[in-house]
Order: sequence, then structure tokens, then C-alpha cells
Amino acid sequence: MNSSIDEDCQQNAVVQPLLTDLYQITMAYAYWKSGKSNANAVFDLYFRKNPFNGEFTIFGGLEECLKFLKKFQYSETDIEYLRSILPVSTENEFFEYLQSLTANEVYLYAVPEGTVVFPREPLIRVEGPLIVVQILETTLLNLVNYASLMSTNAARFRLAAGKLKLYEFGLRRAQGPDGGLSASKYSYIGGFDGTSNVLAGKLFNIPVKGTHAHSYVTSFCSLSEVTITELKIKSGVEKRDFLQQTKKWREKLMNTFQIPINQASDGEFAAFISFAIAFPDGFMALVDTYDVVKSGLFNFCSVALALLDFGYSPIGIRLDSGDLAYLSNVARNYFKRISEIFKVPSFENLLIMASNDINEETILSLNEQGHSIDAFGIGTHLVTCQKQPALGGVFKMVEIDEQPRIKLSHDVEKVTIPGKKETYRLYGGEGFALIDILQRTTEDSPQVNCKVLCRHPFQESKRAYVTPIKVEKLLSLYWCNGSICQKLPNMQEVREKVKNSLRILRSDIKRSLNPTPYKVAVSDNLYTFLHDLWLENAPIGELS
Ligand SMILES: Nc1ncnc2c1ncn2[C@@H]1O[C@H](COP(=O)(O)OP(=O)(O)OP(=O)(O)O)[C@@H](O)[C@H]1O
Ligand SMILES: O=P(O)(O)OC[C@H]1O[C@H](OP(=O)(O)OP(=O)(O)O)[C@H](O)[C@@H]1O
Ligand SMILES: O=C(O)c1cccnc1
Ligand SMILES: [Mg+2]
Repeated sequence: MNSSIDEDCQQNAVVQPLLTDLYQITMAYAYWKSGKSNANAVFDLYFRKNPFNGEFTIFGGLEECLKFLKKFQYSETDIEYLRSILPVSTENEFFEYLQSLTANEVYLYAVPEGTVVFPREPLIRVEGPLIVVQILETTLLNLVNYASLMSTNAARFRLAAGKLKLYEFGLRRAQGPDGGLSASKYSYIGGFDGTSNVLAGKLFNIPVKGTHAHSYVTSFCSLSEVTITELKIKSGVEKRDFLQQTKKWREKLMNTFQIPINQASDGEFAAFISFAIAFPDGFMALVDTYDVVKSGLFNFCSVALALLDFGYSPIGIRLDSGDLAYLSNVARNYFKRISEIFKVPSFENLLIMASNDINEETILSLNEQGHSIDAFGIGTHLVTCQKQPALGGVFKMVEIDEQPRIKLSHDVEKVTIPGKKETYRLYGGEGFALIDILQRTTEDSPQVNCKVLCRHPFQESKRAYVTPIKVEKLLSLYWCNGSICQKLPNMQEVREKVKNSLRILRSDIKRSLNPTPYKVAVSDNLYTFLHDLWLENAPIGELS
């Protein structure tokens, strides 16, 4: 996979100009034939509805879009292939023209990656020769839609989990290899603490984490399979009989808690001992293979106490089935009692990780019930975004050769907001964002402490004055003259951006159940401009 990462701009090699829909190429030919190639076009990339029944979205994928612009050029074999699929009547000069195309004359404005964004506002505005800007549509949408959806999903899990640790375990269930890599990357950006995906760890420098599977436990049947029985004392060189020590503890625990020994699995015990000998400093055990209470916890504690005797600090357990709230509380109580009875204070705080088909609602419900979980391992629901598998981002023309363009629809939500626009975020007291306002680029920006009339783009009666205490311009230039023209944040910085950006939203906008919508308005000037153009373009029907 590493070999498929383009060395020059560190982008997955599958991201290339032919990663597009055929209609971009056929339109390109028709534009070229009709002499429109170099018309100056402006397109907005935006979405119409927040995902996951929520009222916010995190913008992701910008860096990948910029890297794509950097390497945007058809190769000889690309052109050869296009020749083979376009009609034989396609003129040769067109292919020569295509081969000469680059993104050098394109300007790309965008909201910073990791920013919280809302429906209808441009996340990206692309300006340049019509043919090139049009051709970028599919690839840019592909790069932004899943990245933003995934970052948003991860951020929602983060909001639900509060300060608890979150690990992404989804590679096995992800939408193919590239979906898996993107999922790991954007879940980290959205607030996860690490991933089980080793390649993502290598490529993106994300902390990698993991425990072990049930198969590891079921591969052992009896204590005779513990082939190495000795372990070095952590602070010295001397090796001692670790197996014996674990057996001693098992006996002690059995007597103390009056547990019938025949119910605890020897195979599981053997598996835990062997894992602890292999990783004495990272002992984490999956305790639900047979029975959490009668076997798993009991075997884990016997091994963990022996590790403490040898000077090591065991990490904790993972629960992967059953009632996770109940079992985590049972485990914590067990740890506490052992900590008190045997005077091992650190035992009380052993880590309890939970996994198994966890989604945002499960975490919220567990919080309500009360639990003792410290960390979640989350796969399927996170990486497949099961609750909503796609963000409906679109790329629409808003201006050509300085003439505004509007796309009409019976569905008002689908009517485009014409013309080249800026977005401003207006803040009120307490540092919260109040409203985002779209304006024509020809208008002056809203001013701090000056009243701004904010209008609903489609409902005439909905309007309000806002006097901002801070005004933030959201779009800035990222690509011009063929190169990235501002310093891009690293992944850590984008992750911070997500955190800080969510802080400016009131909690009722972020809550999971029936959140309050955040307002996106248009200026009075843009309102009039939009509706005049709408009327101009909507034919008057005749009733008969
Ligand atoms: N206390 C809880 N409150 C709400 N949901 C929970 C709670 N505990 C577990 N869950 C969820 O309930 C579901 C249980 O699924 P299921 O019944 O298929 O698994 P299981 O029988 O526990 O495990 P397995 O089939 O792997 O043995 C999972 O999605 C899990 O995340
Ligand atoms: O449940 P997810 O959120 O997708 O998280 C990842 C799951 O992957 C592993 O299960 P495994 O592949 O062993 O399958 P199983 O738990 O369904 O049996 C692990 O034990 C988790 O349960
Ligand atoms: O490390 C783990 O515990 C893990 C990794 C992937 C999937 N499920 C669990
Ligand atoms: Mg599972």
C-alpha cells in the first residue's frame, strides 16, 4: 500500500485525474467544441443537510483536494485510454488540449479543514477556466464527502464519550482498503485517541493500539501449553517462576471470593499467562470468551496480581459482549475489593475497555445507566457511518464570465444561491457563534458592533438583526498560480481545530436528540439578488 502513495505529494495514488465520472470528460469535449473552455467559472462545494440527524458538520478533506490539484495532469496512458472510450469522431486536438491541462489557472478558496460548517455555505469555492473547474467536480466531492462525514461521525462519538478514550477498530468492516485508511485518519482528526490500523499509524503518525482476539484465548486448552513459565523481575535481571505466582494468586482469590475453580477456564488462564509473559508491560486481556464473572475476571486478576509482584503494571481488560454497563461495574467492584483486601491501590484503576457494535446511542445510553468503562473500541458503526452512509455534498456553478447562475428546483432546498460569495461567522456574547451569513463578494464585510440584517435565504418573513462582537471570514485562498499558497496545518493541528471549533457552538446545537438548528443567513443584498434572478429565470406558467 505504501508504494501506492505518491511520493511527491504523499497522496494515495488512486487519487488521479481519471478518478472521475465519464460525464466530466464528455462535457469537457462539448465545452471545448463550443469554445467555452476558458470561460471563467465559479463553483461552490457545499452540502444541503447535516448528517446523522445532527445540526453540525466538520469539514474534512481539504488537504487531499489541494494535493490533487498539485498533481492534476493527464498522463499519456490516461489520454490513450480516453481515446479508446470516446467516439472516434472526437478530434485529435482535444486530446492534445487535455494533455496540456493543469490546475495552474485555478483559484481555490476554502474554510479551514476541521472547522464546524453548516448547510448551504460554500466549504470550497473554485474559480478558473470552466473546463478545468468542471472536471474537478467528482474528485473534489469524493475527497470531501467521506472525509467530512467521517470527521463528523468521530466528533459526535467524542461528544458522547466526553473524556473517555476512543479507539477506532474498524478496518475489518470498512468500505475497502482506502475507506479503511480514510476512516482511521478522519476518526483521529474528529477526536479519537488511536486506531488499530497499523498502516494508518505508519502513514499518518496516529497512535496505534490494540488488545487481542478471542481466537488467541481459544487457541489454549490447558496450563501445559504455557511453555515459557519464567519472567524477569522488572527492576532486575533475575528470572522467577511466573506461572507458579499466578497459580498462587488464583488459589488465594478462589478462597477469598469463594469461587468454584472448576468454572474458570484453564485454557483462558494459560492464554493470559502467556500473553503477560510476552507483554509484561502491556497486559490487557479480553475477558468474555467463556464467562466474564466466573472465569475471565478471575483469571485476569490472578495474572495481573502476579505481574504486580514482578514489578510490572497490568493495563486492564476488554469486554466484548453482554451488558457492558453491568459487566463494567462488576469488574470495577471486583478490582476495588482486590485493591482493598490485598493492599494494591493501582488495581482499582485498571482500565476497562468495551467493544461490540457500539454506536453513539449506545454510549449515551451507557452514560445514563452508569458504567465503569474507561475506553471504547469502535468499528462498524464508526467507519461505515452506519447511521448515514454519505454526506450529500454537491458542486454547483454559481457564476460564469461574471454572470450569476442559478439552478432552480421544485424543492426549494435545492435552489442554488447564485454569484461569488463570502461567508462570515458572527459571534455573540460568551464567545458562541450566533449565525453564519453569506454575502456577495462585492459587499463590505460585516463590522463588529454594527447591526447586520440577516435573512433566511428562502423565507421572506424570517429575518433578524445581529450585532456581532466578533466577525470571522470563513473562506480564504488556498490555491493560486499552481501552488498551495498558505501553510497547511498538520493532522494534530486539524484535530485541535475540530475541538476548538466545536467549542464555539452552543450545547443545544450539538446535542444528540432534537438539536437546535444553527442559522445560515444571507445578506439583504444577496437575498434580493437571489430572488430577482430566480424570478428572471422562472418561466411564468399559463393555466388553461
Ligand atoms: N448496557 C447496555 N446498554 C445499551 N446497550 C448495550 C449495553 N450493553 C451492551 N449493549 C449493546 O447491545 C448489543 C448487544 O448485542 P448482541 O446481543 O448481539 O451481543 P452479545 O450477545 O452481547 O454478544 P455476542 O453475540 O458477541 O456474544 C451491542 O450492540 C452492545 O453494544
Ligand atoms: O463491533 P465493532 O464496533 O465492529 O468493533 C470491532 C469488533 O471487531 C471485533 O470483533 P470480531 O471481528 O471478532 O467479530 P464479532 O465480535 O462480531 O464476533 C472486536 O471484538 C469488536 O467486537
Ligand atoms: O485490538 C483490538 O482489541 C481489536 C482490533 C480490531 C478489532 N477488534 C478489536
Ligand atoms: Mg464483536
